[in-house]
Formats: sequence, structure tokens, C-alpha cells
Amino acid sequence: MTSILDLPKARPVTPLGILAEKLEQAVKLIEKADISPEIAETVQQAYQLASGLDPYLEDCTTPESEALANLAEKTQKEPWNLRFSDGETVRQLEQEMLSGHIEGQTLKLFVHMMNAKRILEVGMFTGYSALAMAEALPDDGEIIACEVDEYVANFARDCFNASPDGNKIKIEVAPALETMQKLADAGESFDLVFIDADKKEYVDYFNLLLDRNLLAENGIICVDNSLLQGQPYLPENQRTPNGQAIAEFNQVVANDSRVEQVLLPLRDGLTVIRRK
Ligand SMILES: C[S@@+](CC[C@H](N)C(=O)[O-])C[C@H]1O[C@@H](n2cnc3c(N)ncnc32)[C@H](O)[C@@H]1O
Repeated sequence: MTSILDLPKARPVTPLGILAEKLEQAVKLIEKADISPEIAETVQQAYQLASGLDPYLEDCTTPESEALANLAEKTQKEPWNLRFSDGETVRQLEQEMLSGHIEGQTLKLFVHMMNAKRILEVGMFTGYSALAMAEALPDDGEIIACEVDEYVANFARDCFNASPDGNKIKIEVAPALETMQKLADAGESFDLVFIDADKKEYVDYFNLLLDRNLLAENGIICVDNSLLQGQPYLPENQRTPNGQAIAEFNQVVANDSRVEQVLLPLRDGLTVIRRK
């Protein structure tokens, strides 16, 4: 069995994770510098406060299923750089894309709370969030999962086959906007939509869901990475193109009178939106 120490370590990709890493660096710098013990103690406390939160959330949250734990471990072990350089994936994928235990459990509880039956996932990767939501669906529930990359779609399919809930997930391998147009043309609608694909297309996904009624009347849209490592609220010159896209998306949602929303500081930001 693989020890956790053997697995490639994920780099921090959330505002809290980055903050904890920066405070850890500050603690180390202070150890080497001639700084007052009071400052050193304050920074040490700040570091403990930031670095202790994620592990505590893990401890206090219902553990993930064996199927989800295996999927996460398999994703962590996969040599994603090699897959891209060999031309097996169409873009550079990385283990940090996986949402994980706390977000998966949150989505799972949303599915239970809403009694959702039909879910649309926009951006599946190796399938963690899709499988987490599938575990909460009734036997006749269905998830349509949009994914553009054939390699990762096959990877996810293998993981779904190892779960009793995997048969509730139908994968559509194509650019998400194409799949969404087709679903809208067919008159489909969804109780819950999870947006987690190309950050630069978030505004298009959002408008398509509302304009074409892909979102069911009392449906909910959950949007991942709406804090994008803190970039939307950091100075503009520190933003990547994805950070800029998310800042603009958040503004579009805030200005849209058709919806109400809350941005939860969960992991890398999760915005929950309902049509008024
Ligand atoms: C952040 S990952 C999704 C993570 C997944 N929801 C989870 O929780 O583990 C984003 C995925 O969206 C896919 N993607 C990016 N652009 C896309 C597009 N235009 N259409 C469909 N999938 C896309 C990528 O290939 C990648 O696998």
C-alpha cells in the first residue's frame, strides 16, 4: 500500500493555503533574524491559526467513501506532466484541480438538502466532485458531466466503475459550451449545476444556464474557484488571466438582478447562486 509520504505533495492553491505557506516562510525568516520575541510570537500564532484550519475541517467532517479516497489517491499518483508532454491530455492537467473532501462533502449535502435528481457538472477532471454528488443522488438520479479531455474522461470512467454510484454519471466528452447548447436544444434542465471548467468561459456558462433555462426553476448553481487564490481582491497587477476572468465573473453575478448569491470562503471559493 502507498504511504501518504510517497505521494507527490499538492502545492497550496487556496487563499488560506497560500496564507499558511507565507506565514510559515515568515516564521522561518524570523528565526534567522534579530526580531523582538513579541513579533515572533505573534507571527507564530498567526501561522498556527492559518495552518490548523484545514486539518481541523477534515477532522470534523464526515469521512469520504472508499471510492472517493481511491480516486483522490489515483489522481495524486498520476504523472500529469508526462501525460501532457506525451500528448495524451489536450492540456496540462494537475492534481491540484481536484476539489477534494470538504468541497465534495459540501456538494453532497447540497444534493441531499435539495432532493436534487438531475445534476450538470461543467468540468469533471478525474471525477471527484461528480462521484461525491452521485453518492447523494437517489437510484434514478443522473449527473451529466462535461469534460473536454478524453484521457481524463477515461480515467474518471474507470474510477466510476469501481463505485456502486458511478452508473449515475454520464460523461460528455466535448467543449462544455457545445454540450450545454445541445442539452438546452433538447429542453433539458437541472436542479444543481456545478461550474468548474474554463475560468474564462464562466460568464458564458452562467448566461447560458439562465437564458436557455438549463437551470430548473428552483435550481442552484455552485461555482468553484470564485476566490481564485485571492486574486479578485488583490491588487489588479497581481492577477493572472484566470484571476481577471474570475474578478469579472463575480462582478457579472453581483450585477445580475435575476439571481441572488453568496460567495462562501470554502477552499478556493464556492459561490452559491439561485434564480429569484
Ligand atoms: C478544475 S478541473 C475540475 C475538477 C473537478 N470538478 C473536481 O472537483 O475534481 C477542470 C476540468 O475542466 C476541464 N475543462 C476545461 N475547459 C473545458 C471546456 N471548455 N469544456 C469542458 N471541460 C473543460 C479540464 O480538462 C479539467 O479536467
